[in-house]
Amino acid sequence: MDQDVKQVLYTREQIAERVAQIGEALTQQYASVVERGEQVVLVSVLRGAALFMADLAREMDIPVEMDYIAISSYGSGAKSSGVVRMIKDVSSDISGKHVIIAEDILDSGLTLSYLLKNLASRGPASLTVVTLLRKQTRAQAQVECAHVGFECPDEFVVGYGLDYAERYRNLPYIGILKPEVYQ
Ligand SMILES: O=P(O)(O)OC[C@H]1O[C@H](OP(=O)(O)OP(=O)(O)O)[C@H](O)[C@@H]1O
Ligand SMILES: Nc1nc2[nH]cnc2c(=O)[nH]1
Repeated sequence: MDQDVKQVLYTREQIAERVAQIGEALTQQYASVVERGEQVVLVSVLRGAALFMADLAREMDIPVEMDYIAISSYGSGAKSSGVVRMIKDVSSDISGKHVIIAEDILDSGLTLSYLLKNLASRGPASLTVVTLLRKQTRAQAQVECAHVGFECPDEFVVGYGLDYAERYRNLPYIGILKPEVYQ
């Protein structure tokens, strides 16, 4: 798989360090909520963010529920179809809980703005977005994030959960895919 990557953007070590920092910040941020006996739920946006949430949860020193939602707008290509579809809903009731959405990448913002609207309608105590990567240049929908791992260049990236046509998700680093692979 390495031969299809034009440039490594974030190494395994850099990702681990940043995820640990975000986990620590979230631990502090939600400490009082947990002390009050309220529930915190991490919601991962499948499939890309599964790896990020698994690592993030282990860097958080507070009890958290883990849940999963599946959304798709990219199909098997490198461009958003513009149509966001929910494929799988969360398994538990989120009303009254503090929801932290863990996303792998914020690109056009279509996925997260759809998700925020959808989850907000269920009455969570709070709703926060944490994204590992953010591409700012192409943002179409404004989405506020509590934490951003890395500001990412406007290139198609793969690895650490991010795929192209279901490949490359298991690369331990994040890199720019060679355009000839998807053009
Ligand atoms: O800000 P946007 O332009 O909406 O893009 C971000 C979304 O695109 C990718 O999902 P994808 O639809 O490829 O599904 P996947 O997570 O299963 O790979 C990624 O995992 C984000 O969820
Ligand atoms: N794999 C991958 N999925 C995306 N979804 C939105 N932007 C990207 C990207 O750069 N890479």
